[in-house]
Amino acid sequence: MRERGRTGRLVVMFETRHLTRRFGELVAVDDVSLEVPDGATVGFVGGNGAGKTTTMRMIMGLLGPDAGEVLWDGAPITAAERRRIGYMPEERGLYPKQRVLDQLVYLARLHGAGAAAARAEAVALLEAFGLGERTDEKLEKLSLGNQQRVQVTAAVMTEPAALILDEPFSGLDPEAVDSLAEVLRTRTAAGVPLLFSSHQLSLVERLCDRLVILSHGRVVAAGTREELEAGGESRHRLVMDVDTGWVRDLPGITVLDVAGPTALLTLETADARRALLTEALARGDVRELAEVRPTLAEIYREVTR
Ligand SMILES: Nc1ncnc2c1ncn2[C@@H]1O[C@H](COP(=O)(O)OP(=O)(O)OP(=O)(O)O)[C@@H](O)[C@H]1O
Repeated sequence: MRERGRTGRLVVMFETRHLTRRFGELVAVDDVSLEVPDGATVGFVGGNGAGKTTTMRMIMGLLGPDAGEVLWDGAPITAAERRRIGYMPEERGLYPKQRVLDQLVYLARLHGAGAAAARAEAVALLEAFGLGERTDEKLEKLSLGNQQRVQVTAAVMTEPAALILDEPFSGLDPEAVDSLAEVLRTRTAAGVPLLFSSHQLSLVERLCDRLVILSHGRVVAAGTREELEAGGESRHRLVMDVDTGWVRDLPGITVLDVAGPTALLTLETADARRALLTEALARGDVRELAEVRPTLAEIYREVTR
């Protein structure tokens, strides 16, 4: 393990290599290799049933792989290392009948925290999540979104060495999303690697340094946003003062969409760009001809189709 970061804490990286898991005939996770570097925020995305939860369960050792392995700082992960991971499972799993603060303190103490420190940390986090007034209520009395805030609090407490969160943002209102994003940022800034799954692509785009896109159990794209964009098609938008339907007749161009004066297209060669511009200038006023960044949703659709 390496020593890094201003806090001087030990920080590590985890990864999966060729993880595979079958359920009967179904290959739920198929040769998945992914890396979560120190301090990185990695978004794990994919449609329903793509295999995200199954992969996370294997990382946590709750499910055995049929093949492949989980490494922690380059060596097979141990049970002790897994215990240092802050994990938020899909099935959640706090006690509905126990009071919010009591159970957070109880869980923190299982992780070796002292009672007073655990209480102070839990109170501070609950306040950050807007639950400062609800600490003595039973969990089941809280709305689902507020229960979710407590679940997240449990995962991020007691200085986890890494965070693996299964859809931590689902069901949170925008304010809670911002509070959670801020808490997670403080953890990753201290070097803690974070892997979280989400269906909210705009959120993933906002928070993540890197992405892993899963489809039918396989990694179909992975890397930084820039790397994913580089692997995709370059798009251009043309905006004129006249109808742009004529772009369909130009060679070297694939038209993705035409809506009156606006056309979205891909240019196959540099010549095509010149030809497009010449033709456009001959036909009217060119208000814009610019390369456009694909949204994460577009990249996602492209690699999972
Ligand atoms: N214990 C199990 N027994 C049988 N099949 C399972 C089991 N757990 C998961 N599966 C199947 O494995 C596939 C992957 O499921 P998984 O829950 O990992 O996907 P996911 O990407 O987390 O989906 P979602 O976004 O819907 O939560 C699905 O087809 C699911 O039905």
